[in-house]
Formats: sequence, structure tokens, C-alpha cells
Amino acid sequence: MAASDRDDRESTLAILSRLWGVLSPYKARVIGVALLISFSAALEAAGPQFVRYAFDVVIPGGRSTLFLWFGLAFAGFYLFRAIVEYGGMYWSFALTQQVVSDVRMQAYDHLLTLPVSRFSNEQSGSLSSRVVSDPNALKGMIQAAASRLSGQLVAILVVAGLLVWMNWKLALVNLVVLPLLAFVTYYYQEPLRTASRSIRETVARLTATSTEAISNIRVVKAFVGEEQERERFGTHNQRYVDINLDRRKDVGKMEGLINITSNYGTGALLLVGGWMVVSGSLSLGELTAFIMYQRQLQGPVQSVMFFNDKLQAGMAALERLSELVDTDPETGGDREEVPVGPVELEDVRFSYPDADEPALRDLSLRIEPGETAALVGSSGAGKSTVANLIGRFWDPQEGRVTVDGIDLRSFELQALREHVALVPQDPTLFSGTVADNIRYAEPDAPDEAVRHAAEMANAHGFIQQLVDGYDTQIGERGVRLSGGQKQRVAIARAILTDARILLLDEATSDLDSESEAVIQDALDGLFARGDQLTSIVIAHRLSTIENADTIYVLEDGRLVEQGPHDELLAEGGRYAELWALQRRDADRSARPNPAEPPVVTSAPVDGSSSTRS
Ligand SMILES: Nc1ncnc2c1ncn2[C@@H]1O[C@H](COP(=O)(O)OP(=O)(O)OP(=O)(O)O)[C@@H](O)[C@H]1O
Repeated sequence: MAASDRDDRESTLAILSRLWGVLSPYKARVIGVALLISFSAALEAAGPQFVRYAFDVVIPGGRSTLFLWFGLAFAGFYLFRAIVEYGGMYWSFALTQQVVSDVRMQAYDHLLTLPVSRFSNEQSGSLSSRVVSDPNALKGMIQAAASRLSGQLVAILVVAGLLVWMNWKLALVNLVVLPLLAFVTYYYQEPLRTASRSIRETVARLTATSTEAISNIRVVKAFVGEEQERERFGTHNQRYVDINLDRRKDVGKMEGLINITSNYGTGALLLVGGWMVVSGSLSLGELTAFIMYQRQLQGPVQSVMFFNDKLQAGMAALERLSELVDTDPETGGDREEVPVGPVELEDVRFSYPDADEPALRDLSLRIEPGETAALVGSSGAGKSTVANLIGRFWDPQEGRVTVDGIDLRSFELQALREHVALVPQDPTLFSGTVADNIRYAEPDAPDEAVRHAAEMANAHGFIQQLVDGYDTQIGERGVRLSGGQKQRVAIARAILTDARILLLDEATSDLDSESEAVIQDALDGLFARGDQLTSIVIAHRLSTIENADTIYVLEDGRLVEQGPHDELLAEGGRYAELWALQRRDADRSARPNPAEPPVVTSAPVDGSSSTRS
């Protein structure tokens, strides 16, 4: 018990120090807002004094001028108070929005600097919730801490002081009610917090279940999984209703107890105070003011009791944010000049985190500048991993990856990446126009350059036929492009950069042979860009890399063969085997052109066929 109390205290201290970390850049504004809100709260305490004055002085006096002055003072005071309250509310809101927006921006900035490994070990939905919704959850905590708390404390102190000043004996009656109110609020704090947590978790499960079904809707339908999905969603949906009902019961009980306690408190004031009025030791105005103050105190007392709850809720969000912001960003070296030279892997050994087996084992290969190198091999052989290391998306644990003999780790990251262009396996495009997508890496590229790149990528023809040509919006709110069209836009995007190293990951794997021919032309356009472009192509259709300068055959993370197509065929090794497999499957398939090799994605090392055509 004592240990858990200490843990609570330590965690509250940790929360406060983190909260201070978030708020310290805004010190002056926090103090300003707190003063304004405290001032507004102190003004509120003057209200019952007007009533007391009216009952005890103005009404018994019966003079019209006094009524007039009293009316003017009353109206002026409440106008002033409304202005102060508006100012406090607005500045507190503006401050909170500013802090949350800055925190969100910092988190997003940091997110973009994280290494690829950080993105591969957390679902993208969860990562984006860290930068979008978690900062929102800070709002309650910042508002509670930065502004409200000070106002509420001032209200409690000022009102309590006034009560004692007016009549300390009657003030004692209040002192019995207030701790009772505080106790009721405190008693329900934990169950309500637990319920809120469960509600958030259930909402997250509801969202995850529906998102999964929606994004896999074709699989759901193909395997008649609707009923199963309905049941999964229904279970969470029912749980959501149940927890909300339970929570509502607790809230109802708490509100009921608070009402009873404060009404009994008013009753006690009426009885004790009424007796004092009868005995002449208290005026009627004072009693009325006392009752008003008792009502005024309830809000601040409950807010102060709920302060810890707000802190805990905000802390959960702050912890998730800190986990992200405390992750080390990718780091590069100082070299800004990336020379033209061979790209080499020297005795590279690489394992993905938590993987049992290394993905690459003592792999060495050298690609001369201007060459087109092809990586082939079974599924899981390590082809994409080689591309990942050359793009420095990951670093090897042993050995080096170099350009012109210089370790990639010594180059400034941005400088290195400006020299590497990527056409990924699934070339997802960004929302915006076709032209925006082509000039993604070169936002200032003139229209002619964009068009030229599209022509080289064999994309100009279809782009011209779109509704608005290069200005056609694509993505969610625009046209949908076919897989082949997307790839050609992605190739145009790569052509437009002046990258010296091109990584082409399985760009032709999902295309029919007609589209493949079109893409092949696009790639020829790209390879023809100049002798400085070193291309590394991962292609599953061996026909697409027949003309590559060197073909590297990987198996199980090792290089097993290398050389040009004809040489490798003549050698009769693993490449020849893959080639023969493709021919055999092509002959078996009912294709009009059996000479066209099918896609080899997963020919296992044992030689059994697992090709897809
Ligand atoms: N992010 C990752 N985390 C853990 N293991 C991974 C990761 N990516 C790949 N691997 C593993 O590393 C090995 C090499 O994978 P890689 O993607 O390089 O193969 P590949 O030859 O490109 O395969 P494919 O042709 O199927 O794309 C495989 O065993 C794979 O399961």
C-alpha cells in the first residue's frame, strides 16, 4: 500500500516534470493566463456581496438614488466580469491550441526523421494516432494545469476567506460539507478513470476490426467471411454499450451523492444560519450570501479533485508521444559530395531485428557505375534487402556498403538520398495532380522537364488522355490509375531526379505481358538517361533483365552466381535452372506466346516449381 502510494507520488511527479517540459517554452503566457483566470475567479466571489448589500442596506434604506447607484454598479460590475471571463477563456483556449499544435508538429517532424526500422515494428495506424490524436488528449491536461487549476484554487481560497471573515461559526458548517464533497468525488475517480480507459480501448478495437474488414473486403467476400466479421464487430459493439452503461451508473450515483451532500449542506446552513438570524447575530443578507457562496464552492472543489484524473489521462498520451520523440533519429555523416563510382557490398551480414536467420550472409558484390545490375533468386533470397541497404534504409551489422569505396554511413543522409531514386514494388502515389507526383523530388522542375520525363517513361500518351492531362487529380478524390500506369508515373518521377543510383523493386511483377512491354520501354528510357546511372533491378520475370550487364543470383542471403545472361545460361547453374523453370511453365500455360517466361517469385532452392504466371 505504502509502496503503491509512493509509486503514485513518483508518477505524479514524473507527470508534472514532463508537463513542465511541454509548457516551459510558453512560461510567460501560462502565467498571464493563470493570472487572468484567477482574477476572473476572484471577481466571481464578489457576486454574493451585492446580494447581501441589497438585502441589508439598499432594500431596508428605501432611497431611490441608492437603488439607482446600486443598479449601475451591479450592471457595470457584471459587464466587466464578463469581459475578463471572456478574455481568460479565449486566451486559455488559444494557449492550449498553440501548445497542442506545436507538440503535434514536433512529433510529426520527428516521425519523419526516424529510421525505417521504427516504421516496420509498429502498425501505421498506431503511429499516426501518436501524432494526430495523442496530442489532442493533452488538451484536457494542459487546460486543467495551465489555467483552470489556478482559477479554482483562487476561487476556493477567496470564498473560504470571505466566509470566515463574514461569520467564522457559520463557515464551520461549510467546512463539514466540503470534505464530504471532496470524498465523494475522490471515491468515484478511480472507477470512472478505469471505465474511460476501457471505453477508449473498445473504440480502438471497433475501429481496428472495421478497418481490417474494409481494407480486406475482397478476401472477406471471396471467403464468405461476412458473418464472422459481423460477429467480431458485434462483440466489441456490445461491450462498448455495456461499459458506457456501467460508467453512466457510476456517474449517476456520484452526481446523486453530490446533490444530496450539497443540499443537506444548504439545509444545515439554513437551520444554523436561520437560528443565528433569529437570535440577531447574523443578518438575512449575510445568510443569503453564505448560501450562494456554498453553491459557488462546489464547482472548484470538484475540479480540483478531478485534476489528477485529467493529469493521468494526459500522461497516457504524453507517454506515447515521448516514446516516439525519444526514439533516436537516423543519423548520417558529414560528407556532402557523393562521388560517381562503383556501388559495392563488402562481406555484408545483415539480420532484421528479432529475425532468427540473417537475411544476408557474407555477401559481396560490385556494380560498376552506369551498369544495370539485376538481382534474381527465390522468394526470401534477400534481393529487396540488398536494395534496402543500398538506399541506407537499413545498415548492415557486419561489412560495409560503399560508393566509390566510401562507406554510405559517412555521407550526409539527404545528400546520399538525393542520389538514390526508388521505384518501389507498389508505387503508391500521393494525392495531388499527375504533374505533382512526377515532380515530387524536384518541386521546381519546369513543365517541359516533367513532360520529357513522362515521355521517357512511356507515360505521356495515357496522361494526355486523362480528363485534365497533367493537372488531373489522382488518388481518393481523383482518377484511379491502373498498376502499370502508376508504375510509369513512378518511373517518370525517378527519371526527373538527377539520381545516380536507381533501385527498381519488382516493378514489373504484377503486370500482364502487354503492360510489361510498355514498362520495359519506360525502363529502357530510364537506363538510357546517361552513363552515370547505376541501376539495380529486382525483377521476377527473367525476360525483363535479359539485357542487364550483370545478373546476380542470390539464394538464402548468399551470392551463388553472377554474370551476363548468356554466360549464366551456358554455365547451367541456378540461373539456368530458374530460366528453364520459367520456360517449362510458360509452355504449360495456355498463353498465346509460350516463349514468354512467366513470373518467378518463389522457385524454392530445392528446384520445385512455384512460379506464378
Ligand atoms: N522487415 C523485416 N523484418 C524481418 N524480416 C524480414 C523483413 N523483411 C524481410 N525479412 C526477411 O528477410 C529475408 C530476405 O527478405 P527479402 O525481402 O530481401 O527477400 P526477397 O528476395 O526480396 O524476396 P521476395 O522476392 O519475396 O520479395 C526473408 O527471410 C524475409 O522473411
